[in-house]
Amino acid sequence: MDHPPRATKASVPFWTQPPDAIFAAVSSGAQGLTGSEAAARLASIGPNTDRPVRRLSPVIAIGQRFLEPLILLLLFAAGVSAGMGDVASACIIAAIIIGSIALDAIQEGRAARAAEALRQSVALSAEVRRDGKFVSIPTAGVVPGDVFRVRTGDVIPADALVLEVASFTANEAALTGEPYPVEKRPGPILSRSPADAANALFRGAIAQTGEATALAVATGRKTLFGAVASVLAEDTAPSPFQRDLRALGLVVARAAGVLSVAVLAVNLLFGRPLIESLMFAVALAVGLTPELLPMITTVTLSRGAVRMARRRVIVKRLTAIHDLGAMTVLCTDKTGTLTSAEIVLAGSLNANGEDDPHIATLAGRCAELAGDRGAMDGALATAAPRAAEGWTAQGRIGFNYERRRGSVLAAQAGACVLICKGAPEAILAVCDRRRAGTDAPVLDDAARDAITARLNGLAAQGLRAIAVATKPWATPANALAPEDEADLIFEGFCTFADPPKESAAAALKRLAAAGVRVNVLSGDDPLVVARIAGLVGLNADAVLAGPELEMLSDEALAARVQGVALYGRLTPDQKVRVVRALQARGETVGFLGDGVNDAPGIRTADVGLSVDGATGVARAAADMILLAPDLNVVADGVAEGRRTFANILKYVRMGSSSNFGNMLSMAMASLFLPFLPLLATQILLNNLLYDLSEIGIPFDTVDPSDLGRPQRWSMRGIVRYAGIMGPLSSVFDGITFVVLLHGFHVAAPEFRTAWFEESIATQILVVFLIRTRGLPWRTPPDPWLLVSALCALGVALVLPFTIAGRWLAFAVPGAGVLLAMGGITAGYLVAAQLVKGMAAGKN
Ligand SMILES: Nc1ncnc2c1ncn2[C@@H]1O[C@H](COP(=O)(O)OP(=O)(O)OP(=O)(O)O)[C@@H](O)[C@H]1O
Ligand SMILES: [Mg+2]
Repeated sequence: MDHPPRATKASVPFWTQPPDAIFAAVSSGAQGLTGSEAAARLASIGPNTDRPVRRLSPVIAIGQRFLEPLILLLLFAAGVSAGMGDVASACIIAAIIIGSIALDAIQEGRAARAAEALRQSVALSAEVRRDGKFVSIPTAGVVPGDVFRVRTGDVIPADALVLEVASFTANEAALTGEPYPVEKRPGPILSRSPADAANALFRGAIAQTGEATALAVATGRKTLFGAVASVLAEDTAPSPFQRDLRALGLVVARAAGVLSVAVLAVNLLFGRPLIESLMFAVALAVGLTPELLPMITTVTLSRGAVRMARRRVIVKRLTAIHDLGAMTVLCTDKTGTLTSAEIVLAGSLNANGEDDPHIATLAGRCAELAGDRGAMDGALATAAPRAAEGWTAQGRIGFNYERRRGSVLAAQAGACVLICKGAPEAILAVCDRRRAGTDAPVLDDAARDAITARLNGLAAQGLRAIAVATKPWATPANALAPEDEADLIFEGFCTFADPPKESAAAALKRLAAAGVRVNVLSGDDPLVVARIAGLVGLNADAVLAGPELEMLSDEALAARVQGVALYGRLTPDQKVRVVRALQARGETVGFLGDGVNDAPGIRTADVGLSVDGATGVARAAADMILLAPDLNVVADGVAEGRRTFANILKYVRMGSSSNFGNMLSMAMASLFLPFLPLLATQILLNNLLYDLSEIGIPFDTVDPSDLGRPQRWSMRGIVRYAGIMGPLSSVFDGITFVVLLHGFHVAAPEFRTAWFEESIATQILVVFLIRTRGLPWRTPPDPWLLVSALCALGVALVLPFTIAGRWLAFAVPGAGVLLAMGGITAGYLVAAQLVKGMAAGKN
């Protein structure tokens, strides 16, 4: 039977065991699993994820809602009504409960499913051998016993035993703390320390160079390091925006609770009937709590995600939509965004600067034997396809972005040579001679200066360069160490053309117009960066280079970043420092990149962006994936993000001001009215209709001015808004009370009906003012919003005149009363229009 892993006993690390024992333990072989075996294992062991995925059945999801405190309170109220013989009230309360829950469930469920499907579409994938063939599957589907293959830039999907390698190194820095890429190869290991486990791969590490095939031994939470520190760790910390919304919800809910209790006390003090007062207090608590707010934001964000997908932006973390809209600085990598990334070899120059194809051959041999798979390596492989024929690698030091160079010990027919390639200054730093035919004279200062001058000339033309150096290797194959990269012979350069994309300049203009500054954070030569940036219209006056940046303290850097838009020769860590410095200046920072060297920056930024074809690490770190590597897509995404956020803001503004206003009004009413201002059922109905009226908001259009600059969440802004708009609505409620009681001398049922109408009309109609900064008719609302708002209003207005109205204890108000209510509503709307600008502030 198929009951595999628990591959190893915890006390015996798998890498110390013989391969056969491991194959037996995971009941698999070098051929991997069949599709059906894998499916069975997946079902019994669970997905290769860190948290068990809980997919609630709709029944349970709805069931859970019934357990929310407010709903429980309402159910209790319905029970009390029924017990008292007031069957009508009980039925109405029940209907309202069911209505609200259904509305919630349907909206939330559909939107969340759509957003989740999109997220899945960009999930990390792994190449596993199933039924004898390598296929690409979502990483979550990898099971113990699978044989998988990883290449440069991939995230390792499971703890695994190495079966085969081609120049493979892995970056385990986040897991073991080992800063250099570690070489992996099959073979026995005795040490129990994972840091020495050269025959094992660990989930969450990064494939740095080459290619490896390995047998998955443990997946998901059974892995050694889990995802804690690795790129797989999901960012579950709430964004400031979510945190504030939750805090806001809590504050309002508490205030509503306190108010309800106070109102109950007052009512009882005034000798009003107990049950009715109790029900009123409960309904008040329900009505005043912005219980829909969390749901609404998720729904709006999910809808936003769906719309962004149409613009080729796939959202992995929903709240990043807000962060994208709030972004003030976009940091981007150069290659692939500003340039096309279709890099071709432009020249092959020897140490004297003469054309010499041998340099490209050396570089190509080094790339091939080292397992480098970068864009420039691809160009070398195309230009010198047979460079490594007949050569084998006796040792290697994997390329990494801190050192910017990598080496192989290349052997042919017993003779050995060390070949080192990398960024020119990184290579020149370890050269002391230069190639001149068969000689290797000393690399003196004059020669260095000449080489540097040549290099600068190439860079000024926008040509990227890598340098190649060699060293004869006499002692056969003792292990190669970083110290061996010394006393090298400088061989020459390979240059690459990587011209800017045609669309880049226009896209940069769009971003600038939208209030987003673009900074280029590159590992490339500052001169190349300046040249490309100049071509696409960025300010190319100043480039801050990595070595100079290294000298600056965090504070000094924070002062510098304001005036600099271009960075060259940055290491991955320095990219992170620049992001942090910008954040310290109060900027909301986006980071767009595709390489292993961009992943830390992507992770640190407020909104991390990557592209579809990027390395696994970069994609894993990103909050959003662009389906096309184009800054225009970013600009589209920014607009969509701002629109989504503006619509959420409409809800929050509507909700917070109307709830706050209603609280004041209810407090006032309880103190000064001789009867309950509304019956419990009427409050609940009011609440339900109001919620219904807002259904169209996620679809709504947005003021151009809201799209034209970064939109950032501000809790203070919300409090200010509620603090002005809330009391304003209470003033008009107060006028309503006075007019009804002292002008028309109405009785309780008619009073309640009239106030119900006034209250719902003001609450619903004000959305048409809140949704825009200027005059409401200047930017017409989306038809959906118009329909949802007017339908809800229509129902509310007609209800008292129907049979249902009698059930709800409404009375038909007189024409004079109706006219007065209409007048008060109109007055309120005019007043709201006049003060809304002040309430919104600059924000
Ligand atoms: N495969 C490689 N072989 C040799 N040198 C390399 C290789 N990849 C990168 N380098 C060197 O390291 C430097 C930094 O790498 P790279 O330019 O890819 O960084 P980056 O920040 O991604 O740059 P970009 O902004 O152009 O994408 C390069 O300019 C080059 O000199
Ligand atoms: Mg890059």
